[in-house]
Amino acid sequence: MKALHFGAGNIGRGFIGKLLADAGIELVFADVNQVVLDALNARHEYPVHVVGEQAKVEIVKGVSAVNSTSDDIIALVAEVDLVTTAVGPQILERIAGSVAKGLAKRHDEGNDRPLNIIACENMVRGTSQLKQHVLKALPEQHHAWVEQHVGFVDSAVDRIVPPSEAGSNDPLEVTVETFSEWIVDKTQFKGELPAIAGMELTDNLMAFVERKLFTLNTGHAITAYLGQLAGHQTIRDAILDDKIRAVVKGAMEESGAVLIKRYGFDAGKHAAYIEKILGRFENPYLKDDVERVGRQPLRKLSAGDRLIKPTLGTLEYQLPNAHLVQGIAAAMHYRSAQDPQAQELEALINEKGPQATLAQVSGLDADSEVVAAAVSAYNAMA
Ligand SMILES: NC(=O)C1=CN([C@@H]2O[C@H](COP(=O)(O)OP(=O)(O)OC[C@H]3O[C@@H](n4cnc5c(N)ncnc54)[C@H](O)[C@@H]3O)[C@@H](O)[C@H]2O)C=CC1
Ligand SMILES: O=P(O)(O)OC[C@H]1O[C@](O)(CO)[C@@H](O)[C@@H]1O
Repeated sequence: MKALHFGAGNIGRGFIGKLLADAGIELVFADVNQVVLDALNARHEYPVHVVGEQAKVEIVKGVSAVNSTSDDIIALVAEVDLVTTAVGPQILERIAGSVAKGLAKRHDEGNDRPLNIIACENMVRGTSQLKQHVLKALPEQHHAWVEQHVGFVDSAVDRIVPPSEAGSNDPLEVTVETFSEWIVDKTQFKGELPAIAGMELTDNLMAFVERKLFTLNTGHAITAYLGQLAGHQTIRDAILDDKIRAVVKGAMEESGAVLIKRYGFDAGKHAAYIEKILGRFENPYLKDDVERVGRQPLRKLSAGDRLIKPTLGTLEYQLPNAHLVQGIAAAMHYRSAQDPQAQELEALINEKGPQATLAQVSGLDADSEVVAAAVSAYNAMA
């Protein structure tokens, strides 16, 4: 089996690429970072530091790399059995053009072997969104063939992989937590279901996607935003701050109440899931900056993402949301010199004020109670 993985970054090298290579799959990374590409092609292996009580270094072997903007991609998409991505939601549209060209070539060459494509991003049904971008770029005459031979498989991906410590000179080295979970929608595959250790198949993906995104990511983002406001540099320092922990836990519980209503999760098991996540945020072996976890606040404040979507759920089921609202307010205070979205958010607030900005970014009604509550929390935090 051969796979092409877009994005040789933290989750690409530290989780999905590692898991594929460990399963004996011939793996080619596609990226735009020339330093990483050159190092992968010079060494064909890299170290993954798995940190926890029993730390170990595992070497991922037999990998190579191509530039994602080169025509190599087209030939690879025409040839491989699996395409995966971990590039960030905003990049999916950019890679869709060459994926479409590769699919057209595959069709033209008569390669009817099933191909499955799995986006591993923090998004609800990210692969389905990638599919729309690909179909838009693909000439009509290939659409029916693609529907028949190409599986666009949605997934949920969970492993905390911050950038490696600044002390390391190795551009390939990556540090990961022990925990990992990759869940894919088995109803969307073409051909035989793959048996890859570490890839779990489900026919109930939405429950897993929302459980992960609206618990771990909701809590993580609020830890980051409140952490930055309180002057903490890392997620660990922030979550060890009792005041922040109470809001984060409260927000995960509020979001959890929505998930329990919607998906019928067992309340006791969900409470244990939240406790386990709080422990993962505290991980003493990972240095995870609040600035990484808070990155791209406009995306994180959008209607379908980790802050607003659970809040909309509380409104739907008439459940409490005071802690989620605190999280939304803290997100509006997020600042980062490295992050264009943080600057755009700040400029919007300066120009239009917090009420109109929140309504615009989140899609919430500017005159709603929830926006009023968030604005009042925002002003109190200032
Ligand atoms: N790091 C983590 O702990 C987790 C991240 N995720 C998700 O995984 C995705 C990737 O996140 P990270 O690995 O943290 O980011 P990252 O920034 O470390 O990696 C992204 C990689 O994509 C590459 N890239 C950018 N444009 C590209 C293009 N046009 N073609 C190919 N590669 C391109 C970048 O050079 C970089 O190597 C995001 O959607 C994130 O939300 C999900 C779960 C965990
Ligand atoms: O990768 P994003 O969507 O910017 O968000 C950062 C989040 O993703 C993760 O890196 C992995 O789920 C978390 O550590 C964090 O909640």
